[in-house]
This record gives sequence, structure tokens and C-alpha cells, in this order.
Amino acid sequence: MKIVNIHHPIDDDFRNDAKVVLAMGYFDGIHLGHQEVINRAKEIANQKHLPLAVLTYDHKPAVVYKQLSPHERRNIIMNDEKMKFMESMGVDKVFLVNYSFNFQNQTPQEFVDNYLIKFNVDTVVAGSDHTYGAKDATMDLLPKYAKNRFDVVSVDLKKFKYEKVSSTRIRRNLDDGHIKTVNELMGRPFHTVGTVVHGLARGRKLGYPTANIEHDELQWLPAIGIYVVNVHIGNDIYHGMASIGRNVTFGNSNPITVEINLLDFDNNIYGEVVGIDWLYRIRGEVKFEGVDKLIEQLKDDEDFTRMFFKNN
Ligand SMILES: Cc1cc2nc3c(=O)[nH]c(=O)nc-3n(C[C@H](O)[C@H](O)[C@H](O)COP(=O)(O)O)c2cc1C
Ligand SMILES: Nc1ncnc2c1ncn2[C@@H]1O[C@H](COP(=O)(O)OP(=O)(O)O)[C@@H](O)[C@H]1O
Repeated sequence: MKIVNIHHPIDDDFRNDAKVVLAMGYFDGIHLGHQEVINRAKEIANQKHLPLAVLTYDHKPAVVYKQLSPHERRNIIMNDEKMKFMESMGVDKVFLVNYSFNFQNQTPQEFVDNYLIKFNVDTVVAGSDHTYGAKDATMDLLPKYAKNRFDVVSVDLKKFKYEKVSSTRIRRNLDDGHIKTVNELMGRPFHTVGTVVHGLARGRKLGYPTANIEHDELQWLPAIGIYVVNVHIGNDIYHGMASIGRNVTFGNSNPITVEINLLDFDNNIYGEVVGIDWLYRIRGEVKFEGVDKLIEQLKDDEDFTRMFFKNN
């Protein structure tokens, strides 16, 4: 899969050689709704024997039109993972546009003429609520700007349990700790990537060493609590139990950390970049009266985690 980075204004002589079927969207999460759009584009590309391309953006469009809090700026999926997933879906080329004020400020006709035409689109596919630049630039109006130069396919919004599948709904469920619903909306386990760093070396003494995972500050994480996880290290997958929390048993003002005890594992993994599949939320974080009570609870969490993997 080829990634073409584009900064507005796009070069006058930019021209994609081959005709393409193009799916467009920011696709935060590549959830079931996004997958439907990309898969529809893939089907059309296969029928027409054309490559599949995606137009997406380097950050949230909202960055341009309002001040976002650090919390709001975070993503369900980071760009590297988004690219990997798109490649696995059969995308041949990604046009990755820097979403800036001047890009957004184009008229819809300018967007079509400057971008879609230069991408050499045969067909453009997007969700029916997609807008390109201006808010009133809706999919209904795209054929008008296309002027018969390409086909437009608007994909109906995917629903799950009577409500639209959306990135907003996934963020809300992450914040509420409803990881099962998140995973249903994603069509796969919620996944994050981070580096194993040093903690306070307390885990070992508890009998439960924990790999402390440092995440990109722009990665949206599940709510504080204790989770069953799979951890990808290189090509191997390990079962584990994770804590997202402030280690409240050891003080009230600790920063939020992500710590994972891997079952049946004994190796030094500092510096490894690991992938985490968040599978199930066991409970919230508890402030215990003493270390012994915490250790008892960790034993229960371990039993639960082993049972989970036995049954799933
Ligand atoms: C499965 C699991 C559950 C945990 N539950 C709690 C908890 O309920 N309350 C708490 O204060 N700390 C909890 N912890 C965090 C431990 O306090 C933490 O792992 C320990 O302090 C080690 O910290 P360190 O990695 O900085 O050495 C949990 C950790 C794990 C792995
Ligand atoms: N079963 C295990 N689960 C997680 N980490 C383990 C395990 N066995 C060994 N380790 C290693 O021990 C480290 C965690 O030990 P810990 O005492 O919690 O120290 P710290 O909190 O300072 O990282 C991990 O980063 C990893 O390198």
C-alpha cells in the first residue's frame, strides 16, 4: 500500500496515473460503519478491475474549527494502526491530506476539481453523512459538483442495536468502560499500542510484576478499571490482566498508568513496543486498606482472567 502525503495547495501538476475507486473519510477507529464504506469501495474496485484508494486526513478536521481539549483531541485509532488496517482491507493507495484551514476553506467545487479529479477517480464512495470541507457539502450534492466526471456512491449508515455506529458512540462507551459494546461496534477488539517503560518496581514485590505501558498522549484509552487483555509482543500473543488507574491504594494523586501482568510469563520486556487487545472489563479500581487485600484481589482477578480465556 502506497501512502501519498499531501499539503494544501496540492501541486498544479499533481495527477494520479491510474483511475481509482476512492473511499473518503477520517475513519477514526475504522469501525463497522467505516468498514462497510471501504468494503463497498473494494467490491466496486474489484468489479471494475481498478485499484482501491482512500482519501483521509492526518488529524481530526475539528482541530481546524474549534479549540479541542487534550481529551477531545485523542483518537480511537492512531494513524500507523489505521494505515496497517487499511492495508489488510486491500487498500492500494492512501492520499493522506494535512487537514488545514485553507484546505477546509475551499468551495466544494474547488475540492472536487483540485483533489478528486487529480486523484483520477472513477467512483467516489463515502458514508451518507460525510461532508467534504464545508458543512453543507453533503453527499447528495456531490454528483452536481462531479459534472458526470465520476460516479458517486453513498453508503447507508450502519446500525447496531437500533442506533447508528459512530466514532462518538465508541468514545462514549470507552469512557463508560463498556468495552464489550466498543468491540461490537469496532467489529474487532479495541487495540492500542505502547512502549514498556519502568514503573516503581512495586509489582514484583506484590508477586504480580506489571509491564507499565506508555501510550501516545493522543490515544483514547478505556475508562479507569481492570481488564482482561491479549498482549502482542513481536509475533507472540500473551494473556494478561491490565489495570488502568492511579494505583489509589498507594496514594491519591498518582498519575493514571496502564499496567499489565502477563500470565505464565517471566521475561524482561522493557523497551518492547507492544499491542494490546482490550477484551473484557472485570471491575473498577478499588482503594484497599492494605497491600495484603490488594494481593488477595489480584489473585481473584487472575482466577477470573484464566476462566475468561478457558471459556472464550
Ligand atoms: C490486574 C490488576 C489489578 C489492579 N487493581 C488495583 C486496584 O484495584 N487498586 C489499586 O490501587 N491498584 C491496583 N492495581 C495496580 C497495582 O497497585 C500496581 O500494579 C502496583 O502498585 C505496581 O506498580 P508499579 O508497576 O509502579 O510497580 C492493579 C494491577 C493489576 C495488574
Ligand atoms: N509476568 C510478567 N508480567 C509483566 N511483566 C513481567 C512479567 N515477568 C517479568 N516482567 C518484567 O518485569 C517488569 C515489571 O516489574 P515491576 O516490578 O512491576 O517493575 P516496574 O513497575 O518498575 O516496571 C516488566 O516490565 C517486565 O519487563
